[in-house]
Amino acid sequence: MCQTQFHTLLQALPKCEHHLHLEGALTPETLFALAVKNGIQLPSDDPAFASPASLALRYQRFTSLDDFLHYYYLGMSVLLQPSDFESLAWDYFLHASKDGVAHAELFFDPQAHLARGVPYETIVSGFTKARMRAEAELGISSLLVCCFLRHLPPVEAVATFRLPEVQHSFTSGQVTGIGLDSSELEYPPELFTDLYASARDLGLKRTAHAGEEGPPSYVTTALEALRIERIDHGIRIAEDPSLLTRVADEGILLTVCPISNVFLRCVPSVADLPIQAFMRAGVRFSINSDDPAYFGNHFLLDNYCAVQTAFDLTANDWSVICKNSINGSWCSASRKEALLRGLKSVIDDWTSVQDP
Ligand SMILES: Nc1ncnc2[nH]cnc12
Ligand SMILES: [Zn+2]
Repeated sequence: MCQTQFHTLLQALPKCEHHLHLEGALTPETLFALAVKNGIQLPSDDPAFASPASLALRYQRFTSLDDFLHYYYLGMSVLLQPSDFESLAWDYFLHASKDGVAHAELFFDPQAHLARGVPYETIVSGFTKARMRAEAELGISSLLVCCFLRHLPPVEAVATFRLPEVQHSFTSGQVTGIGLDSSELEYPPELFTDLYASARDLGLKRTAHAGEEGPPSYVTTALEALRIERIDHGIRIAEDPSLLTRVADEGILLTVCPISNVFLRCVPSVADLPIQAFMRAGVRFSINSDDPAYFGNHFLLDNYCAVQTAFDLTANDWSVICKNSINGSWCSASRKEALLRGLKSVIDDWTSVQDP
């Protein structure tokens, strides 16, 4: 997918993933297997659900974010038991390990599971088991980020946030921060001002999807009304030079998802993403896979390779991208230092081989 030499470098870089929906790592094969195991009836009126292969084919022709979300919410209906959530996350970690991911900050959508009667503890205990195993066996550190669904009433987000078991997951440190996702255009960030004020009061990290399909003004209101620390996607800020400067000056990290943006028709190709405009303006960004099982099974390394192929970056560019990605992570200072040391050693080794 990218030049051989760079593939070796990109594989070796200690990568941080900040924008991965665990439910978006559910492959059609696992979806069908869990449907059988849990006795879940898949839609019989949609020919896409005839087989894992036909579902994978349907995923190749999403027409928009909302078209994808229709399948995403249907897909997650097969997740019921703690072991389902655990194996979903473990599958992700195996891909991540193969791709050289060192640290992952993982989204999940509790409201979509609570609505089906799945207890919050079922979700978090399953994910936590996989996270502990990934740390012990694969050396991957990770955090959980609880996302709220913007297509549901904001009062429901606040009510979910206030549930004792959700509060406990925050105060115990099992869950580090909150996010905002789902259908964007009709649901501007400021609808969730109260939710984000409560999260800030609790000392939680805060991010929100904005500027994926929605206009640059949604990024402005996410910054001002929600007082978020990161922006998920944010690609549309390139349409507003003053916002580009503001995001750069405030050191806000964008979690960019190149292959997702192509699959969901936000841009015609990866080459149409404003990566160079971001680099010129000093906007910090990380590269992420979003919902890899829905986007051609392209996990993190494929996204790095797609950016390399489209923009022909240098080793120095990658060093800057990875440094920003590490510094924009929500892990401990000591973990960041270890990741930065790892990055320096990969870049030094690579440079000495290229330029002995
Ligand atoms: N790309 C995306 N945008 C908004 N909500 C999502 N939920 C899962 N993936 C998403
Ligand atoms: Zn996302």
